[in-house]
Amino acid sequence: MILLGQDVSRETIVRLNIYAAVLEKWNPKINLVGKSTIADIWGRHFLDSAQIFREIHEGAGSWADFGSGGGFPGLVVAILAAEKTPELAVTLVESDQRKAAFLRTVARETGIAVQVLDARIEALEPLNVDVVSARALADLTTLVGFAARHLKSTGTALFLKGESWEKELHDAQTSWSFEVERNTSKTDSGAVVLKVWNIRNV
Ligand SMILES: C[S@@+](CC[C@H](N)C(=O)[O-])C[C@H]1O[C@@H](n2cnc3c(N)ncnc32)[C@H](O)[C@@H]1O
Repeated sequence: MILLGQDVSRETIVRLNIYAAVLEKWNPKINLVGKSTIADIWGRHFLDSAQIFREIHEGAGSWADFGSGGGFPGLVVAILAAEKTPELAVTLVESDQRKAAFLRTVARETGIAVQVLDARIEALEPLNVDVVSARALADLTTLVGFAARHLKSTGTALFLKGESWEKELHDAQTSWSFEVERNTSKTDSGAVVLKVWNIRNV
């Protein structure tokens, strides 16, 4: 099956179907995603998350997703990585214990090896990873600060951002110096995937 231009195996589709079923079961209790989006888990969440997996650079060995919530984008990345780049180690950081328990449950039921850290990002020792990602977590200035602390010097951050991205980018550039590439989201024409690297204090 083709998932956003990527040919994925039947096993990956089976894993995503298990993920969708567990999400639907847990969502009324712990509000992992907006109720109105649950009918379109594939478009609003799986495809939105899968688009950033294509941005991974060759040789990347470690990826940390911040504020994963229901697992977006990090757990979808981990499921794709299990098939495409099994050497990639994925860490999900989620401070809410119940959401972290959900993430571990999906990982166990799909047979995916991910590390789930139920901690606040600010409290972690530097993770020193090749890639960080986040969706709907914080303003870009804060996210670039998290990336600066947890990325290797050669690393890349991938942030899914909504319509306020231009103002957020302008604001972030007053506190940080970095390279940036903007790509229109494949699932929402008003949103972007921001690729950020070479981060330094201004
Ligand atoms: C709005 S939700 C977004 C969840 C997911 N990334 C998505 O797009 O569906 C933000 C999540 O980040 C978590 N979070 C917020 N601040 C955090 C922090 N400082 N450290 C770790 N997790 C945090 C919250 O518990 C919540 O699950």
